[in-house]
Amino acid sequence: MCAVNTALSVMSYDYPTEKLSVYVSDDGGSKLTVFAFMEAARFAALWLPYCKKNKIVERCPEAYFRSNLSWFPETDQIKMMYENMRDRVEKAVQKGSICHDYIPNEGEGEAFSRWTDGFTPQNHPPVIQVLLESSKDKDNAGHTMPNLVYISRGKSATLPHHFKAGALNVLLRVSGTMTNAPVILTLDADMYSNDPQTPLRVLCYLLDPAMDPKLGYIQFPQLFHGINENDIYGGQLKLEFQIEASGMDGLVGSTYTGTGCFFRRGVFFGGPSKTPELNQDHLVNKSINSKEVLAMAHHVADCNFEKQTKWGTEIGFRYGSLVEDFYTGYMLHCKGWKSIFCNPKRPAFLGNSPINLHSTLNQLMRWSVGLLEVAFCRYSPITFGVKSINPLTGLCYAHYAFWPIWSIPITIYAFVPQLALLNCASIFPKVCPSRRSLASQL
Ligand SMILES: O=c1ccn([C@@H]2O[C@H](COP(=O)(O)OP(=O)(O)O[C@H]3O[C@H](CO)[C@@H](O)[C@H](O)[C@H]3O)[C@@H](O)[C@H]2O)c(=O)[nH]1
Ligand SMILES: [Mn+2]
Repeated sequence: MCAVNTALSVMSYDYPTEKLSVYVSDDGGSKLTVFAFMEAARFAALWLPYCKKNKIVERCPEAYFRSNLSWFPETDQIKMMYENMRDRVEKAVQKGSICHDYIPNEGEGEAFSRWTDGFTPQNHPPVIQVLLESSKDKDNAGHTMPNLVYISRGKSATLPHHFKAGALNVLLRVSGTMTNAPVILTLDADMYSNDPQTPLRVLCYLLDPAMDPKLGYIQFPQLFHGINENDIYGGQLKLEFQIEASGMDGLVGSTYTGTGCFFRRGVFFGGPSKTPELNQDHLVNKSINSKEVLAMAHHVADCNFEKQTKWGTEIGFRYGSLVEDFYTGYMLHCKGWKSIFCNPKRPAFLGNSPINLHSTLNQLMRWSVGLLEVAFCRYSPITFGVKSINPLTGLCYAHYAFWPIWSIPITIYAFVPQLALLNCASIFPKVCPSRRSLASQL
């Protein structure tokens, strides 16, 4: 349901819906996810006009119904519809299968036939399902709906999938064949839009003629909800996501932090693309549900597509680090692109952060390995970055990349005092009497 809320919150952006397309990537390759998004597509027909008519700012349904919501004549009905949808999805997840009564038409039922017997999350052909098509589907008030497309990229147990970077590159290619919009937002499934005006804010930067044409992306801070007010455990990661990002903004711009970031599509195509359909300027004028477009989309989402191409090295999101966001932003800066850190008063996005020790340790471990992969690769910020971007930004990137090394002095510092105490040893040099009197005088 978290991903459904993410999608609904951006589908209801204050932006012409015929120009808006939401692509959902499901690396788990589950029919339950398709089912959840079919339900979301139906609910969107009610939710979008409700939000727009009543000028609702909180457009993530879960957050809206949880808050002290403003009441309108149709609120109770919408709330009931939302809860019914949530129950159906949660029941299906609990049971692990979808009840036939929940599938209203044959077309939808047919989508599930792609899950054949040999289909596993690690080994399956690509599945792309258009759930809403802007040129055909209308909401309950008769307005156009945005496109909503489900994608589960092809996977093979014998080929590397490159984790999230691999998934993002498939999204980049499939959206290229279907709609090819010049601006792309990447948003994690555990975050949602908290401000429907965000795309307009971004366009102010991108369309400003006075702006540097090298502006490649606009990063919003990662802010989390559900953290106690004073954040006594530092769960907001304020230093990394807000303070340091503002500092780097004074140089060539903030790092890319994986979510809540709007890119110009062009930044991912540093070199000429091999497939003409993926050329960033190509205009798609066929229906996204047409045979040709779907065939091309399936082709570019196949696990064999990237063989012998520059995907992940020179084009698209970069492979080679578990922190693909940090590495991709860094390589874009090395190529000469600039970025902007935009931190509006009302948070543009809100997300979940790990709330127990196990998931925190898991995340820190993943980040540490990923950062060290960048620190010691051939494009290390300390050697390559300081030359390619500028010395100061290179050092900023080095500060992040070598950050896991802090674990060594911190571990020593955590144990030495106790060991010293147990062994009656002093960890500080003895102060001789003359110096002590000097110290006391000082
Ligand atoms: O093989 C994978 C692994 C992850 N994801 C997606 O990646 C997103 C982020 O994963 P999450 O588990 O939320 O990781 P976090 O540690 O919270 O993510 C932070 O760190 C990641 C690595 O640096 C960044 O990509 C994220 O944007 C950033 O929020 C999720 O939406 C996942 O669905 C994939 O699609 N495929
Ligand atoms: Mn996350």
